[in-house]
Amino acid sequence: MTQLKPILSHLDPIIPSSTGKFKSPPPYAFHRLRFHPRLTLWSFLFLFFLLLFVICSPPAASPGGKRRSLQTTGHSRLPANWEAKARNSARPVSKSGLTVLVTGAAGFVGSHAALALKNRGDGVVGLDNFNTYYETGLKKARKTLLDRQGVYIIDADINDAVLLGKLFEIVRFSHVMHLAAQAGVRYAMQNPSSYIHSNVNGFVTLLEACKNSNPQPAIVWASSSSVYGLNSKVPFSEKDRTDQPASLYAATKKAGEEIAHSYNHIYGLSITGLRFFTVYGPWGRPDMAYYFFTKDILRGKEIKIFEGADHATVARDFTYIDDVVKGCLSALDTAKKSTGSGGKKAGPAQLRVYNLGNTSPVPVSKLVSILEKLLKVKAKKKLLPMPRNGDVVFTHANITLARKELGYKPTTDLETGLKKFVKWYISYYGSKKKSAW
Ligand SMILES: O=C(O)[C@H]1O[C@H](OP(=O)(O)OP(=O)(O)OC[C@H]2O[C@@H](n3ccc(=O)[nH]c3=O)[C@H](O)[C@@H]2O)[C@H](O)[C@@H](O)[C@H]1O
Repeated sequence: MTQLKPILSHLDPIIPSSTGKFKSPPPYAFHRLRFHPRLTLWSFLFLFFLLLFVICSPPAASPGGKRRSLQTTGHSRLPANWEAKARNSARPVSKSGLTVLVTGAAGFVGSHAALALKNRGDGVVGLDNFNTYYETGLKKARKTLLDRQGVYIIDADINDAVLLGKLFEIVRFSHVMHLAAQAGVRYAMQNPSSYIHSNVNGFVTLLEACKNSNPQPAIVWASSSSVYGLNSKVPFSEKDRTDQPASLYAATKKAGEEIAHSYNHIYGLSITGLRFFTVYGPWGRPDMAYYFFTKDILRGKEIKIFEGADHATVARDFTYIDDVVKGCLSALDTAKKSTGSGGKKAGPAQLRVYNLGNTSPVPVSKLVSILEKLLKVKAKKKLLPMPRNGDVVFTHANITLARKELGYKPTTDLETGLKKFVKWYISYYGSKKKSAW
């Protein structure tokens, strides 16, 4: 479509907008152009200079001699020096430091994880497509923060196989922290294909790049508590059934877990899936309830609180961002190496799944009363039966396995975590006079 545009605009003056309006040029004009001696001379001169210009121009596609140009594959938005920036950013401070690609680095969990890795001396390269699912200003602000700490974020999509191939060629990543995804349970009903695009196609494209790369990195990626779906056995254990997703979002995360299994089985990729439980905190996601409740309470706008059947309490195992990031880092640190190379498996590789929750579910009504207290504003609440939008009534993580194998130990209760969120929210929107999503 974009390629057609210039062609069509060029043709615009001669293509009639409606039939019957097109006027052919008079034939005599053509003759005049062809045989007038002065015009012929000017035409020759014009052609001569055009030829000279073409011969003398440097080849546009290869600034670095044998460097492969990415211009033709849609990467014109990348700066010319993106490769050098990626190489610099990837360099760990210490010799034992990891070299990590963080996808979704301008996102909520991605930006926190990238910073934590950088702060402890690992080399980090970010990747993010800065899509407009929620305010891009927030994503750009996170990018600025990371820039200041020396983490470079490549502005590209995980579906861009050519770029990923090139990136894995120039940086030997030891690990990939894959956090890029189409998030949100309810939005899946509005834009289902975006979930397939990012969470299925994008994941496969990334795994292909990992599998082809030499050495193959170990992968840690974000699955979701939503895979438990209609499972009613609580607390949710990794051994419980996950074949009843309640939303397309959940289905794509479950698909991701199965895709991970096949790449582990065929290619020897070391893969760890982390089932996050409603992660919240500063620099969070504006599409999540705690975030837009804060915005709406401050504006005096009514908020809707969902109830289960027969007024059953809806509750979530809200998990604070710092606890989740610690879980991510220990998953990276305990990940064994992939066994394959160049697309061939050499032996069995590690395949793991862990719950990263807080193990203390809190009713959504309690979340609201904590926010009211912190904001010192009474919320205008409306209780509603939970719409059929993919939501589940209750989540509760059993974290025995993560505690045992990752040393994962969440320490932040909801009130403490929300206090930090509210403080950040007021300083971010207050000082910059921005309006939240
Ligand atoms: O653990 C996950 O894997 C997922 O966590 C998050 O999903 P959820 O747990 O659904 O969080 P969130 O939307 O904040 O709703 C919180 C509560 O508020 C209730 N809720 C919501 C909206 C509303 O208007 N009223 C309301 O009561 C609602 O019914 C719910 O009980 C991530 O968004 C998702 O990307 C994924 O990571």
